[in-house]
Amino acid sequence: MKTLIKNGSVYDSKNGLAGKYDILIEGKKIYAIEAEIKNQSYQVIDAEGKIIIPALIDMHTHLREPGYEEKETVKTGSEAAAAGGFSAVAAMPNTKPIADNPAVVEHMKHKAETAAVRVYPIGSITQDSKGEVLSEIGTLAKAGVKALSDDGNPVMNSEIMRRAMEYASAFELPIIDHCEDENLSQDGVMHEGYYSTIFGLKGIPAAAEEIMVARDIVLAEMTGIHLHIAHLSTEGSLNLVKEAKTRGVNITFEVTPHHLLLTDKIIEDYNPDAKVHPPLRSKRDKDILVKALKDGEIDVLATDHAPHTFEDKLGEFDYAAFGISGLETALALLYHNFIKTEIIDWDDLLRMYYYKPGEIMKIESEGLKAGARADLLIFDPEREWTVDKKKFKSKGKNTPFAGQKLCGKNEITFVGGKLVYDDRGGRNEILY
Ligand SMILES: NC(=O)N[C@@H](CC(=O)O)C(=O)O
Ligand SMILES: [Zn+2]
Ligand SMILES: [Zn+2]
Repeated sequence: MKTLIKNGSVYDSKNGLAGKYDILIEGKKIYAIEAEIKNQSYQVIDAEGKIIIPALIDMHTHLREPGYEEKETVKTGSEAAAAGGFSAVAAMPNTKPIADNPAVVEHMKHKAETAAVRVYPIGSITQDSKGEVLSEIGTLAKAGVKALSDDGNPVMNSEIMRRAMEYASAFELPIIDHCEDENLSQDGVMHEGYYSTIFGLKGIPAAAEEIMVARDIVLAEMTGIHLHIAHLSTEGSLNLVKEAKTRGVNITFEVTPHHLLLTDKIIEDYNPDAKVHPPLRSKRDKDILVKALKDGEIDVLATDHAPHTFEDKLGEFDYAAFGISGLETALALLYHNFIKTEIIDWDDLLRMYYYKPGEIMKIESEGLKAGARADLLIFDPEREWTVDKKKFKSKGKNTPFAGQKLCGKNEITFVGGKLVYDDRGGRNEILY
């Protein structure tokens, strides 16, 4: 069956698209994109007034399966991704057991076969992500991991990180680095600064992140690997990465929507849903990240979707789990705050949230063109809605954006030619 999407405003400058086009989908692929395609009894979707772009790729999600199915599963996480406008996500290895061996990776790949979006596994750098003994990186590479990371835990031992980089480079895998010096972060629960003092909470200094960014830049330079910094959150980290780039170090970094939008002040009501690693930083850090966004300096946007149960987040701020459930708010937050306000445009978004993640993980990301896989989203820029965690497909309802009024929402997601998410008229349906 062929589906014809008519009259949408299509953005994908890499494929020379900016303006009104009709898109014809046949099977898994885009069959044609033309100024006008006549309807020959195709199934028609009217996209008048809507935006059409390639569906996004989130290279930092936690799907929790196996082991923490009460927080999320590949099914629920992939449905959340489809609802959020993603066609693919990369799953971090901090499951139980940790994805430090091919069996766990194969399990993930098996689950992914029936998921709403494509799921790419990331293998752990060290066994059990303990930072002590390297995982069998060769066998993980063979099993098909797209990157290596001990995300959630830092690799504290520099010698181990050096060897990991050497192995990773032999298999051409990037290392995604959760930068945190545990001796500095200790049992901190929020950013260390004015507000941690006022609120009486233990702080995590910016230096805990920056020291590890600096160390791993040095090691990346020494080993020549591709280093990707996860959830970069401070001015100092940004400066270190920018300086390393000028020296030709093979380094990229990602920033999350929450670090671009929220600051440590929000902790004033002790909402555990705002507790996250790295912590929400100072206004200065946030403003500098937004400036980097505007100046085109950010390589990648990623959610760090970290779903937790209500119970994990219950109780005192000190004891709540770290993490924010982000897949279902990311695109709308970025549109509402940065595209609508003309800080970035749709092509900037695609660079950071589609092309670059595709390039880093070496996965299909051809964009919108005849013959390419039909992965696209239809976005309603006028639609006003309120973030309602009860409507999340994710099991993780832990969002600090609950109740926020936003303008603009993903309405339809196609993955491999299949309409997997349909929110026309607010139906919020997963179909696959
Ligand atoms: N970001 C978080 O606060 N939590 C992540 C781990 C991580 O990304 O470091 C998690 O797995 O819950
Ligand atoms: Zn992390
Ligand atoms: Zn993470």
